[in-house]
Amino acid sequence: MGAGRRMARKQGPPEPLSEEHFARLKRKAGLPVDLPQPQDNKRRRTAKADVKGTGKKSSVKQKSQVKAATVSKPLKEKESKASKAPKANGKAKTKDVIPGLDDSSDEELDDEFDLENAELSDGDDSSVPALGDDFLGSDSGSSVFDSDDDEGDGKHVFSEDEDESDAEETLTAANIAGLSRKLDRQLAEEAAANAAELAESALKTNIDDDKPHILDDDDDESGQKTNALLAPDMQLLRTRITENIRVLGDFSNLAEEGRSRSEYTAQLIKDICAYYGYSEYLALKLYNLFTPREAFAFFEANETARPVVIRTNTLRTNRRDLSQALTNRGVKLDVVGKWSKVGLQIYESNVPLGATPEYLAGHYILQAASSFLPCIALDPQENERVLDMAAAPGGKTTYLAALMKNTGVIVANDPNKARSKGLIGNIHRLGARNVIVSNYDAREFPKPMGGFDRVLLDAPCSGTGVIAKDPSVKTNKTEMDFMQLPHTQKQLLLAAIDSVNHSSKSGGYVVYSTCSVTVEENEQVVQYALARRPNVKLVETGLSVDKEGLHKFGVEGFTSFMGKKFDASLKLTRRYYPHKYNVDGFYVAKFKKIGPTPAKASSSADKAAAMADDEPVDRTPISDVEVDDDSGAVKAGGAFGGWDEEEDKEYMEKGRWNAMRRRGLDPRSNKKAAKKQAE
Ligand SMILES: C[S@@+](CC[C@H](N)C(=O)[O-])C[C@H]1O[C@@H](n2cnc3c(N)ncnc32)[C@H](O)[C@@H]1O
Repeated sequence: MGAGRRMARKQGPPEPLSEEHFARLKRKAGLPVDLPQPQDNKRRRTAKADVKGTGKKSSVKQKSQVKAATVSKPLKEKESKASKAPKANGKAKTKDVIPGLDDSSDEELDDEFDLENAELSDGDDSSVPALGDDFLGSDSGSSVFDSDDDEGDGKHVFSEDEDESDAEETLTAANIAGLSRKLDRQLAEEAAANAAELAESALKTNIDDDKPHILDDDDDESGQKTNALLAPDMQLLRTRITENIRVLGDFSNLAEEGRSRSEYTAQLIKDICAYYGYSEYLALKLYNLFTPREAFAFFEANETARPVVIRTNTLRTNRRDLSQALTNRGVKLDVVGKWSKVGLQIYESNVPLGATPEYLAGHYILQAASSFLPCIALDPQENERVLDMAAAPGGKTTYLAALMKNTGVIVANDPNKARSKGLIGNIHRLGARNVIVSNYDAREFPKPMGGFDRVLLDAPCSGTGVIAKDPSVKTNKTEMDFMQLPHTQKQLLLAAIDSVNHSSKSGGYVVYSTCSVTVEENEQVVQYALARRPNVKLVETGLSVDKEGLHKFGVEGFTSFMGKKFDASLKLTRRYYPHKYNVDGFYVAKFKKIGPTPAKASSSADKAAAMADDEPVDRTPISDVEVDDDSGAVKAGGAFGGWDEEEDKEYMEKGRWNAMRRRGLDPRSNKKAAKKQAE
């Protein structure tokens, strides 16, 4: 890692691409480059001036005013101040660094999404050099974004956590600075200034003549065809996106006569695809989650990396000692936020964070901040039995072990053996001694084991919350993925619920999480589980920014979405967005199991329904199968020789009864179905 590397930048307003970037794109496209002169931040310019000399017709009306980046200057000042924040003597100031942790700062952020202002300032990411290789290499097989895994099940395995290889990947992302109280104050001042400016621009746009011209004229077909063949003018696109969002935000005043909202939206989606590189399918899906303005902030946030965060491993050290040790090595850091007692955000480091003596000694793990959330929500207690259903590479497993102070038992399961190597590596390095690793397809639970006090299902997902980490998601997720993934997630969630002991004295909880923001993978999955398992209810996740739990952290889950109605309790689930909290996009839901799973609910019919559109799987128990060597025919009873029903009846009944109870099922509720299920 190069000296003085800046590693984190506060997620403020959407950051524009640099002029140099546009110039490069223009050169590539064989268009004349017209680098703008240095300008006053407040100066306004017309869209026509931007395309002067390109010979291209601007689809943005000449009179439309595009304000220069009033946000960027104060932001840069903040950044440079923030990067100096940790003191040279190594005593990191303990300040919150994730914005938006309280309502007031949310509003500030909202104000910061100043579309017009976001247009012309310089981004500086490119100035930050990439991390060099550290000793760990990346052959552990535990790369977090291994959507190319050999195993089919490993296709969607997004994790926001860091294992060894992923650590490097995150560190290459350049961010600077975090939040400080001083910055908060500046932010508030700036938000007020922006609000005033917005009001001023809103006033201006009330003038009839100021309606931006965004949609192509009907008689402009030839022009459209020619433009489609040219490389897109990025600056023009951006201007049109921001202008379009302004129109959609005040449609009655700003839309051109005779034009519909859907025409503007269709143009916006097209432009978003061209500008950010999304497939139209995904762009629309993500766009629909937000207001146009917030969608823009979301797409922008996906263009910048989230801050590098490490989690203190309290099995080996404490946060104060760790920050001291790292500060002595020249690492500039700060606490992550009031909601975490173990997170540290790294601003700058002269040493490879994946190879410090502290790292090797297991004092910390590189782990995305949002990845802490499901563990905090699960809240495992000492001496409990906990199942981590999809555990590799183990960021959450090892956090659970630390929360349980290495007591009780954690079954860390993951069917992907390559990823399990990373899981086992992390378990050893971090000194988690209460963990057993298994490799089941978790849909099989509770068959192999059940009766857990708590279950964490950090489900395989599409990764739409971590696009900043893996931009390939922008184009490689298809409609099929958003059908198959939720299907698997539903099956896994039912298995998670059935694996919990409802009468656990200390627990009886299930936490479901994904690093995706789509409704199909989150609210719809939870809604399905509520419908199929009346013996569970949603409860508060317990994620708040203060000890008293007064200020909730995260946006409420949807209770309705695009015509679909969900249970009102879905608002207890939490959504986390990169543009709002500067963390990876994430979703967390917490269930309490309030009664045994009715045998009917987990009957073969239920399973068959869930499996209906699954690929065919041979579910014949291996021990029951014997193949005739000569004919190849399968013989009933198999090599084991079958059971002597009469003799074993009593033992089998007893075993079945105990097995049902261990799985959290009521053997009395429906003996026949229960019997069938136990088989
Ligand atoms: C989001 S990652 C888990 C990250 C992990 N919880 C952590 O914190 O490090 C999802 C995991 O689900 C696993 N997976 C995929 N299909 C599965 C299945 N049917 N049963 C259990 N795990 C599965 C993948 O191998 C992948 O490791």
